Amino acid sequence: MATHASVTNRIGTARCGVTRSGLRSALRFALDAVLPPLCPVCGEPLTDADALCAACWSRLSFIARPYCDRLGTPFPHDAEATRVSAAAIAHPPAWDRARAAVRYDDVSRALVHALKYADRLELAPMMGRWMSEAGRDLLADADALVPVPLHWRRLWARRFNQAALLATVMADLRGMPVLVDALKRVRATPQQVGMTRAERAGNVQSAFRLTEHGAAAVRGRRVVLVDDVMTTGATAEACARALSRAGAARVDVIVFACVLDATKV
Ligand SMILES: O=C(O)c1cc(=O)[nH]c(=O)n1[C@@H]1O[C@H](COP(=O)(O)O)[C@@H](O)[C@H]1O
Repeated sequence: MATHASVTNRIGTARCGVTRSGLRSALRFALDAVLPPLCPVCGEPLTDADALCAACWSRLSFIARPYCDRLGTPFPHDAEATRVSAAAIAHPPAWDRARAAVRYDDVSRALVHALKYADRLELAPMMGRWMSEAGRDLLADADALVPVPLHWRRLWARRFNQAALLATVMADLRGMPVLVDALKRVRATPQQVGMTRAERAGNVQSAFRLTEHGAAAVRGRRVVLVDDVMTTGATAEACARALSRAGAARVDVIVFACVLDATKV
């Protein structure tokens, strides 16, 4: 099993393409001694090696059984015997099973935004570990992980793909391959924030394609699609369709956070 340090080093390598993680770790150590890292949610100084303070951790809403096997959305307590929700039966998703570590709320939103907009890459091992736990049954019988890709222009601006970082953490923990370049975002879709459900679906329609080597790598294999957030499911739906068309034997989905009232999106 990979240590926290080795996972962090791999993230540094994945992000920069060259191994500068040793120097970065030394600088980070020196900087932490002078300026202790802050909790990404409340902004209070962190007193130990954790990436999140205990108070904010306790406010996270982890998703636990019983939940819909297809959508990963929790059931009310009295629905223990039901396996698939009415929503999944009415509108079956293009994927087989989905799991989310936490409910998307103020706390998880702060984590997601700190990771992808504020370069808090040290959050990825913690978030990826929770995803790996949430998706334990999916990962147990999967062959490879496939991150949702960014368009090359956004990747160039951000310098890393948060979904690829999270997939790399899970892959290290489970000893599985990550097919980083299997899927390609062929249209530069605007950010989804503020869009309605229909707009989101239109926004990502035909936006994803398998690369040539990606298509060969997923054919006949059971893959797990990885993303940071699922809101309406439009992105996961478009990616799952592309993967299935390319011949993937099964497509499951693991996200860090799931919006549970997407009717309001
Ligand atoms: O980058 C985005 O488009 C984005 C911005 C944002 O504020 N929140 C957000 O969830 N997203 C992305 O939108 C996708 C989830 O939205 P749905 O496609 O509606 O499920 C994921 O790929 C997110 O990374």
